[in-house]
Amino acid sequence: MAIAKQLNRHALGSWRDYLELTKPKVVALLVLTAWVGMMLAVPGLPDLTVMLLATLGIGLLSAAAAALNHVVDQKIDAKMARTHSRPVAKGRISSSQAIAFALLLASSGFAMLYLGVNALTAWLTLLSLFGYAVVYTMFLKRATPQNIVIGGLAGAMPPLLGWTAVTGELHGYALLLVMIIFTWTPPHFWALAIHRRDDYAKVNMPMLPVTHGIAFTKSAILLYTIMLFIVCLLPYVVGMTGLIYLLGACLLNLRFMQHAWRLKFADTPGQAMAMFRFSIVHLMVLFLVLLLDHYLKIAPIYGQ
Ligand code: HEM
Ligand SMILES: CC(C)=CCC/C(C)=C/CC/C(C)=C/COP(=O)(O)OP(=O)(O)O
Repeated sequence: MAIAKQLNRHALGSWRDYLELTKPKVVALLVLTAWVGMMLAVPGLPDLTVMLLATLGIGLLSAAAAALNHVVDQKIDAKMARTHSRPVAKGRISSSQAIAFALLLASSGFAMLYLGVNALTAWLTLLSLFGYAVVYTMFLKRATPQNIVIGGLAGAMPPLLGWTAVTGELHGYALLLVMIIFTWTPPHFWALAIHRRDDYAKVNMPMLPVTHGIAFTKSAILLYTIMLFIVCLLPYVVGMTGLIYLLGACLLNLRFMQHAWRLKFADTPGQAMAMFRFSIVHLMVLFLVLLLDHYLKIAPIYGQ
């Protein structure tokens, strides 16, 4: 019995490896941004069944996209220090097992969205999967240092997906939330890419610090944090959010810009990774503040 279990584990890989394939922490943050999209779309609480199915559907399709990324990137993952022990790169899960797993997640996620939420959300979420797993991972990532800028659109989609799940239609407010994540992605990723520059150079990935150097990347990061600050003001300017959001967004973005400033003008060995770690806190807290603002809304000072 014990031997059979052991063999089975070897043949199929362990549940931990399958969990790792789904990039669970990234998916958790993606789902949080989708929830905020759902809750901001209507004044009270959205229908709980729709919320549950949309959360599962968006989460499952994102997880499937992440698993496909592991398959496509297995050769470069095996060579980079940060990723060399990933399940497919190490051979603990075969490509066909990972693809079968991704197809299972994707088809069940799509079915939940299509049958239980609405067709618009189902197709847009599938398009995001395609954008990340195919357009970004297979082509853009290997083609241009603008890879993550363009590819970032797929990861920025969840608030819009949440919004359409609840309302069945697109809305300018949801696009503002997409713009926030879209502008946040370059400083998020390039801070890490500065730290991992040599890894990316080794596998010939044209990431910005490899193609344009570290000094140029630091300037780009600083400019993006300034743009992000401006984009984060838009929800307040158009009357979508109130003063709680304005205050939270200003504090978070000032801190993010301080990280970028330090990275550019007063760099220390741990600064790039400190900025990368803060980027995750920044986005998570920003979206929680959007929620708080929505439910305790203090009207914009100039009224609506
Ligand atoms: C094209 C867009 C993006 C790129 C290239 C990118 C890149 C990365 C990379 C390379 C890591 C791995 C860091 C490591 O292994 O130490 C990472 C971590 C992370 N990313 Fe992104 N990211 C993108 C978009 C996003 C989006 C849209 C979100 C969420 C809304 C997100 C959330 C996270 C989180 C939570 C982590 C930490 C994961 C962990 O600690 O295991 N990322 N990102
Ligand atoms: C359906 C939907 C919303 C899809 C979006 C899916 C998704 C997982 C987006 C996050 C983007 C991300 C983690 C990029 C890193 O890829 P990388 O290959 O540059 O990083 P790696 O080297 O760590 O794999």
